[in-house]
Amino acid sequence: MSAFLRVENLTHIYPGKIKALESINLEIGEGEVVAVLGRNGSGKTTLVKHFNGLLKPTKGNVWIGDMNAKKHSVAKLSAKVGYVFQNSNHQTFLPSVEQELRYGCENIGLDEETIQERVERVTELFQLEDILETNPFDLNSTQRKEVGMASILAIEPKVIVLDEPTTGQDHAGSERIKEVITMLKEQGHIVILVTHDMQLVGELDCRVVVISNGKKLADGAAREVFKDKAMLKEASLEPPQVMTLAEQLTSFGVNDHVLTVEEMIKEYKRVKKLDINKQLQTS
Ligand SMILES: Nc1ncnc2c1ncn2[C@@H]1O[C@H](COP(=O)(O)OP(=O)(O)OP(=O)(O)O)[C@@H](O)[C@H]1O
Repeated sequence: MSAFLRVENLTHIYPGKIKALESINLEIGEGEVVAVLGRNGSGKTTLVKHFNGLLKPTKGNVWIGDMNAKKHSVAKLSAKVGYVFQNSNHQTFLPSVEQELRYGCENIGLDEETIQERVERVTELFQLEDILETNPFDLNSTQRKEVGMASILAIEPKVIVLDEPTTGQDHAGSERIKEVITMLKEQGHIVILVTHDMQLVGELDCRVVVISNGKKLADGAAREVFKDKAMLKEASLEPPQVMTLAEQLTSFGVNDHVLTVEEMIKEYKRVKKLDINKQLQTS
């Protein structure tokens, strides 16, 4: 069976002959979390905007299930692909949180009972009970981002694109976003992140796609891709700091297959134990 999201030879040229993407091929299956990485202006946003039809290919095709994104409107595609903008102000425009949460569901023509069920579910998920009557513009940036995300999740799209989800989030907000991404993965959704947050990518331990000058430079598990120093340099990317730390400590017996702080602590304890055992044997 072919992957749910397929990008075939995608090229995008903006007016003024700006070639933002060149011959990109990509297949993403159900339950995959994929981080799209690259320096500013590399083409990440241009790529993901093709997934819900915000941009149409200059050449090539994007398939969402059996729908060719070129041939369908954003309204039609939004039932399958939800796009959570980096700046929540671009997404929230109604006078109350509850109206925001209902909006997408109403747009795709769901009946009242289903709308209420879904609004309740996302309200609980993001703990929005106390702010349902509040105007989104009176919320802090963490809450506003969560409302933006909740309103998209209420539509229950198969694919969810998160543009810089942790930017402007406090610690609790970032943790909740990570939990929600993990939950969505378990439910079989496809989550696509555009991000510069390498710690998040490390903690999600996900697949990464690296874009540089509109071309796909790498595609694979974060743990493997982040070891390719020449590629990272070409893309102007740095791996998660903890990975660099582990690499610097390999001469002390630390395994450089570390991606998160938790893994680093485990590795430290393992090396320390080995060291103590060695001391005991020689004493
Ligand atoms: N509407 C537009 N018209 C013309 N050129 C554009 C337009 N949008 C983006 N570009 C150009 O296309 C290229 C890719 O831009 P894009 O926004 O996709 O990059 P990005 O990797 O998402 O960058 P960032 O990390 O800064 O968001 C850049 O050269 C950019 O200047």
